[in-house]
Amino acid sequence: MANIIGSPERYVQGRGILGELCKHLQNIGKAPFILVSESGKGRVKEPIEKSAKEYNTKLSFEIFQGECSRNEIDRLVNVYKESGCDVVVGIGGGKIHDTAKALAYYAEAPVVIVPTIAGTDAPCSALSVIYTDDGAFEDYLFLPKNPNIVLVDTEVISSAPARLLVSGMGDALATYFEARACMQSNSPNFIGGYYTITSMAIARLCYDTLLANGIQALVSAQAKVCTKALENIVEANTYLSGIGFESCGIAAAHAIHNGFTAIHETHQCYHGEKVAFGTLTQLVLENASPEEFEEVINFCLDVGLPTTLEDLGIHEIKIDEIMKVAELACSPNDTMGNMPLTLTPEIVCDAIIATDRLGHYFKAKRL
Ligand SMILES: NC(=O)c1ccc[n+]([C@@H]2O[C@H](COP(=O)([O-])OP(=O)(O)OC[C@H]3O[C@@H](n4cnc5c(N)ncnc54)[C@H](O)[C@@H]3O)[C@@H](O)[C@H]2O)c1
Ligand SMILES: [Zn+2]
Repeated sequence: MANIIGSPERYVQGRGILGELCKHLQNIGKAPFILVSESGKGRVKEPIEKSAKEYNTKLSFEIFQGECSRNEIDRLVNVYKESGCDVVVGIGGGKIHDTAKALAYYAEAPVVIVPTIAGTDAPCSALSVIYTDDGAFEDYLFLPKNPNIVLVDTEVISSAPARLLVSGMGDALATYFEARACMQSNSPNFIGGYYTITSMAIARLCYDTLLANGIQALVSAQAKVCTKALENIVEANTYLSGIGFESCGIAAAHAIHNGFTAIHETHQCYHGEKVAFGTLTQLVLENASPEEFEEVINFCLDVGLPTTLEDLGIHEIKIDEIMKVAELACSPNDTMGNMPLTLTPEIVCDAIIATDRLGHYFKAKRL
């Protein structure tokens, strides 16, 4: 199997860059089909309309119905085909990114992704996560190509809720550790190959950027101001984590996240929040050095990522429920098998409980 790195054709990031959307569209389409939520439309309409005027571009807005489901994708393919548009533009959070990528694939159109939060590493990947209309995970849709352009306006993101930026940091926190596990176990990445030294360096840079800029980015987001630290975290959450996970692969942290989705109490948590706890559990499974574990858990505590089961909404720990999480995490179609260790649900269950205790221990040390 070859070493393969995937990436969007172009990644554009900057303050106020939304006002240049139509300039960046010039080479790929003249009539954008803009998929956006009702509230998102209110946030982005003005700069986009200004840019459309400047570049003589006809805009068509379509309101996203809320879930990246087969029904929603089919509905959008029909609307797109009737619209006379020639490029899909998805503006919003991870669910809109995934829907826009799937729509573009079925409609055989180019696609531009415009995140308005840096809450996941979904924008850059050649992957859509498909759900039922009710929001239950259905399957992964692997796409033949990454988006043509990912365009990120850091001013828009700095005025979004800080918790979503922190959640993005949780998703990005897993990237290096899961990449390292895949490298050690010789597991394939998402694009049918193995890591390259570039993708591994990107994964490491992702982690180093979180440590260097995470706290400053959090306070910037709380103050709704755009600083260099916040811009670096936006790039880490969106680009470094996106290339890192897709081109290196994922392992225990995301498998444990997927297990937690079966526990109703955790539904109040965002994707990256659960992934952060999964990362700590992965380190427990690996028996990582005390220095490394402390560095990661202190980062979580500094920025407010979950370190205990209580933080995930589980107030009463029931061993049979944690065992259910562990069993799901170890299912053959998930990525626990990418760990360089032989793991059983019993071992994973114990590691989750141990992570929770360590979370309490490190929290108590701060009092
Ligand atoms: N395809 C991939 O590679 C990949 C990777 C990671 C996650 N995912 C998927 O991403 C999805 C989760 O994404 P998410 O956490 O972004 O959820 P989401 O798309 O539901 O967005 C979260 C919330 O943020 C709101 N929002 C967006 N921009 C905002 C702004 N500027 N200000 C205020 N609110 C704003 C949205 O309206 C929504 O309520 C899941 O479906 C997950 O499976 C996909
Ligand atoms: Zn993730």
